[in-house]
Amino acid sequence: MSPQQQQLVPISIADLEHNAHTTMALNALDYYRSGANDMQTLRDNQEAYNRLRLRPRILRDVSKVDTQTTLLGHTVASPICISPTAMQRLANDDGEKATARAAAKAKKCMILSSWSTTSAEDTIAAGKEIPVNHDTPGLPLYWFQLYVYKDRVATEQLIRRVEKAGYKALVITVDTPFLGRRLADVRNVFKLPKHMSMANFETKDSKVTMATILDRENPDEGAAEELLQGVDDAKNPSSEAKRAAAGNGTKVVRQESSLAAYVVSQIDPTLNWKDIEWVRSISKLPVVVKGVLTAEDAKLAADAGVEGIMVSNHGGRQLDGVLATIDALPEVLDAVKGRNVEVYIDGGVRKGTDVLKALALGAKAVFLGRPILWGLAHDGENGVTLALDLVQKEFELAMALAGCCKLSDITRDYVQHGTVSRSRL
Ligand SMILES: Cc1cc2nc3c(=O)[nH]c(=O)nc-3n(C[C@H](O)[C@H](O)[C@H](O)COP(=O)(O)O)c2cc1C
Ligand SMILES: CCCCC(=O)C(=O)O
Repeated sequence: MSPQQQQLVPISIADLEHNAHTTMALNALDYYRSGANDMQTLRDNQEAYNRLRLRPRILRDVSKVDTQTTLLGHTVASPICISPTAMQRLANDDGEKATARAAAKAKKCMILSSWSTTSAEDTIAAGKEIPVNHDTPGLPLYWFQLYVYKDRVATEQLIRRVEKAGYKALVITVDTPFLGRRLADVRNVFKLPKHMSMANFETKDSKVTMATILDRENPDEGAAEELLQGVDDAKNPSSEAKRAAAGNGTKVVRQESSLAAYVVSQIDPTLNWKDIEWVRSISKLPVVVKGVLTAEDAKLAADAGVEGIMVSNHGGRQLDGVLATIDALPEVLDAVKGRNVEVYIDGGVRKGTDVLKALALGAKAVFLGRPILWGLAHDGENGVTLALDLVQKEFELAMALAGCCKLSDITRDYVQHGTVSRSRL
C-alpha cells in the first residue's frame, strides 16, 4: 500500500480529507473536492488564512473558555456552523440525517441544502431524535438553503414546508444563476447514483433522481430538453419553466454536464433584488443572502432588509478568480457597519486558528462545507461529530493561547495582514 492510500487516525480536518481521498468513489470525490476552472479561488480560500498573522495577548486567566453565541436570536454552543452541501448521501448512506444528528449533539447550526438527498422534514426529524442536554446553554438550530426555482409556485411550496418543519431561516444562494464549470465533473459525466434522489422534489408517485432525469451516455446530446421533459414527467416544478422557455422562443442551451443542465432547466437566472423582496413578502422567516463578496452588494443586501449576509464564493466552485472570502470580509463589514445585519463567512475554514482569524476580523460565525463531507465519508454521524469537535477544540485552544475567554474578547487587534510587525510599518 503506498503512503497515499494509507488511512490515518484522523486528528485534523486534513487527515479526514486525506482519508476521504483514499476511500470515496471518484465520481463523488471529484464532485465534492472540485472548484471551478483553474481552482484558483478554491486554493486561495485556504491560503488567505495562512497569510494572516495572529497578535496574542498574555497573562490573562484563560482557564475557562466560552464559545456560546447567538445567531439571529437563537443561542448555539459555538460560532462554528455547517454550510449547505448538496447530496450528502454520496458520502455516507445516512447523509443529511447523520449531519443533522451531529449538529444536534453539538448544539450547532446546520444549513440544509435545497439539493439534499434526504427531505427537509426527514432531516430535521433525525436531529430531533437526539436528546437535548439542558446542562449547557443553547439548542440545535436548522436553517434551510433555498435555490429559487423558475417555478415560483413550487418555490413557495418548499418555503411553506420548511417553515412547518421548523427551519428558522432561509438562506438564499445568490451566486448560482448557472453552475460554475468544474472540469472533473464534466470529464466524469457526474450524476447521482440511481437509488438516490433530490428528496425535496419527490412526489408520492415519482422520485426525481438524476438517474431518471439525467442518466445518459453523452450529456451533450439534447440534455436540457430531455431534462425538462423528464422533470415534467416526474411532476417536478418545471412545466411553467418549460412553457416560458418555449413561449419566448428561448432555445435551451445544451450543457456539457448533467448538473449544469439541471440548473439551466430549473434554477432562475433572472433572480434579482426584487425576488429577495418577494421571498421576504411571503415568509416571516429571516433571510440570509449567501454569496456576497463586495461592499456594493453588502449595502444593497442591508437596504433590502435581509437579516444576514454570508460572505461566500461557494467554496471556489462558481466564479473562479474572485477574492478569497477572508479577504473580502473586511469590505463587506465596513459597508454594513451600524446596520442591523449579521455577517457570516464560509470557504477554506479548516482549523481553529482560521475561526479565530475570521471572528477577529468581525465575522459573527463561520460555516464549514467540505470538512463536514470528509467527516461524513469517514464515519457518518460519528465522523461529522469528529470533524466539528476537532475544529471546536482547536478553536478553544487558539482562543486560550491568544488570551481570549469569550467571543467578545476577540477583536480586530488579534489579527494582521502579512508578516511584518506593526512597529516596522
Ligand atoms: C459538494 C458541495 C456541494 C455544495 N452544495 C451547495 C448547495 O447545495 N447550496 C449552496 O448554497 N452551496 C453549496 N455548496 C457551497 C457550500 O455551501 C459552501 O459555500 C462551501 O463549501 C464553503 O467552502 P468550504 O468547502 O471550503 O468550507 C456546496 C459545496 C460543496 C463542496
Ligand atoms: C445548483 C448547484 C447545486 C449544488 C451546488 O451548489 C454545488 O455543487 O456547488
